[in-house]
Amino acid sequence: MTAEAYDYVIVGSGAGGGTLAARLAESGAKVLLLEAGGDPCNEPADGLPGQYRVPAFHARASEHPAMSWNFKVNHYADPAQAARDDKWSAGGVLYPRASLLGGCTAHNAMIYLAAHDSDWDAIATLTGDPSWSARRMRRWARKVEDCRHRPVWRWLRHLGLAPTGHGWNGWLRVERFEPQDAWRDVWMLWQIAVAACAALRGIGGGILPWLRLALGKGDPNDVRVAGSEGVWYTPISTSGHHRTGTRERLLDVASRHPGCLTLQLNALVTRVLLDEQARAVGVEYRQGERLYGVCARPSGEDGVRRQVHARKEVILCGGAFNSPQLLMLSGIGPREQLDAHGIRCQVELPGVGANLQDRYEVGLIYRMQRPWASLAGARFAEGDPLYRRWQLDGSGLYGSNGAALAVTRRSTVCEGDPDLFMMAMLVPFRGYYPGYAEAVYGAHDRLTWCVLKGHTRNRRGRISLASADPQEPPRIDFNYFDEGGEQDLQALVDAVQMVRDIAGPMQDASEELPGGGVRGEALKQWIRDNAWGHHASCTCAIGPREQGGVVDGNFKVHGVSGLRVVDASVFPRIPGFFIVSAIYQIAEKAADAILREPPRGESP
Ligand SMILES: Cc1cc2nc3c(=O)[nH]c(=O)nc-3n(C[C@H](O)[C@H](O)[C@H](O)COP(=O)(O)OP(=O)(O)OC[C@H]3O[C@@H](n4cnc5c(N)ncnc54)[C@H](O)[C@@H]3O)c2cc1C
Repeated sequence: MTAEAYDYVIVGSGAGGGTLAARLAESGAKVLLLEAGGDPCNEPADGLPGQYRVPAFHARASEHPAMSWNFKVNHYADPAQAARDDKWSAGGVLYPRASLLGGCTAHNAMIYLAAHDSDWDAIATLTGDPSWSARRMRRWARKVEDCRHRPVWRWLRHLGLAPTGHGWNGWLRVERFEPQDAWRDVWMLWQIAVAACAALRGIGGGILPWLRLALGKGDPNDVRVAGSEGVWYTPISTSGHHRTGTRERLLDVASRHPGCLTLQLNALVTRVLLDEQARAVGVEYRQGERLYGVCARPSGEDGVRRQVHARKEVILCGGAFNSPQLLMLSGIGPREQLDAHGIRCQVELPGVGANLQDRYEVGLIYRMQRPWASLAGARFAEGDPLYRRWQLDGSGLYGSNGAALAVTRRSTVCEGDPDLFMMAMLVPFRGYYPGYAEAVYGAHDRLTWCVLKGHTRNRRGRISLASADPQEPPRIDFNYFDEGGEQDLQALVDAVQMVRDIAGPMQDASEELPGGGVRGEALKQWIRDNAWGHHASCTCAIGPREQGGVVDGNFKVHGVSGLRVVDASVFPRIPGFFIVSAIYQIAEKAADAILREPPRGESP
């Protein structure tokens, strides 16, 4: 065990861990952040730093070998059904994750969309803790957000006018892309306007959707209109149209509070150290580059074994696949699984790894009658004309993540908030498979309507140990459509029809995927065969232990003291349409809960 002592040892620097570590260190605590990946983003090699910084290059970022953990996952238990997906190959379907300073915030598509109020209120009901209510959770959202896409309201706040609910002084800049160049592509703007009008007409309700659009100006996070059916732009976390996330936050705090925040990179944590009273006293880790088996370029080495002590707490923020794996490797989890791998069960907690959830996504791809003029010359690489434009002041299409328009709707089986998110992108995209970024950037005459099914009903997914070797990934089974499958399939069928209604009036947009003739049962089968997700969550869920919960409403792992989980895995149900803003929010809440904790030995 190293002689150095830290108050908190945090594992993982992504949306959860980065946010939490920065806030604790800013408050004067001594924090050690252990991150399995490095910080390759500023090294000018292999397309970096461009692939990291330029918003439009995010697909390349997600395949960059210096950043990628390429998990293979099972969508279905039935191998025949699994193999019907042409994204499937031996071992499963690619599920990209990032392993570097910043975690998945370093390669994601940066979309910053608030969760639904009902997501928070449900946790308040589950825990009986009103601090989880949507109204009270807004405080944490405001600590995160520095909203730059509502300039008028940004200014009016100085006069005490703040009806939009945005945060203006947080650490994460949120912008919308500046479409100056897009005005040159009148045809594209016309297509988008036609689609927006068709979408608004499809919502029904007469002029109501138009009024909401006028009031909220298309901002999906404006609390006056958020959570309704409508047509939106997609706010993204960029600073001056450069990607920003927990990496920037951590580097900033580490430079301002060098004695408080220590960033230990290339450190793969292998287990939590528990004493005989089931108290977390530290962690064991292996120091070395690319030690984990799903690294794009694994080193094949074992690394140097080290231990570090935590004076107060250990907090796991490894994400929905790795936090449950780490708990199980530490002897906390379902007894039969631990026994099967020869791991001594220290705390029996059957919920660890269960309840894995995700969205279902499908992509409808249209071939346009001509290439998008605004993409002329785009190679999606440093040095091309659009890159030079972006370099000047961040403007032009490279300042965007490619999303031109978003629509939210309720399906016919919706039980509350809108459950469908449909996003038009100026590139072809049909999910993740090795080399998918080349396909995304290779065609300039496609439009994809990417559909995300929110509030999916399936909780039958599971993470389980494949091996007791901490350098090997766990087994990941989503068991798509096993629970509530018919309803979720119907919702996706509704979404496909809605997209067809929206795209119908567009000029010469011909449906390439799935193809206009695919309807009824064939369409359902196509959805089964093609659906994917990328918001894995809920594998260490908040909730009572006897109901499968792993952590309590203060993120404390049941049955262990000094140990919390703060990342995508703690949600009991997958929130909203996009998850990262909700993770930032819970991490701010967790920091508050941790700092309020009375010193050891004192009762609250
Ligand atoms: C391609 C892609 C695009 C996405 N786009 C969006 C989007 O636009 N909007 C949105 O809301 N969401 C998006 N997401 C999802 C979102 O980014 C993630 O859900 C979110 O970042 C998860 O946060 P987290 O804190 O749970 O984990 P992560 O951000 O994954 O961070 C976990 C970190 O922990 C580290 N780690 C794991 N295990 C260990 C260990 N044993 N030892 C040390 N370190 C460890 C990892 O290296 C990683 O850095 C996207 C995801 C992908 C894959």
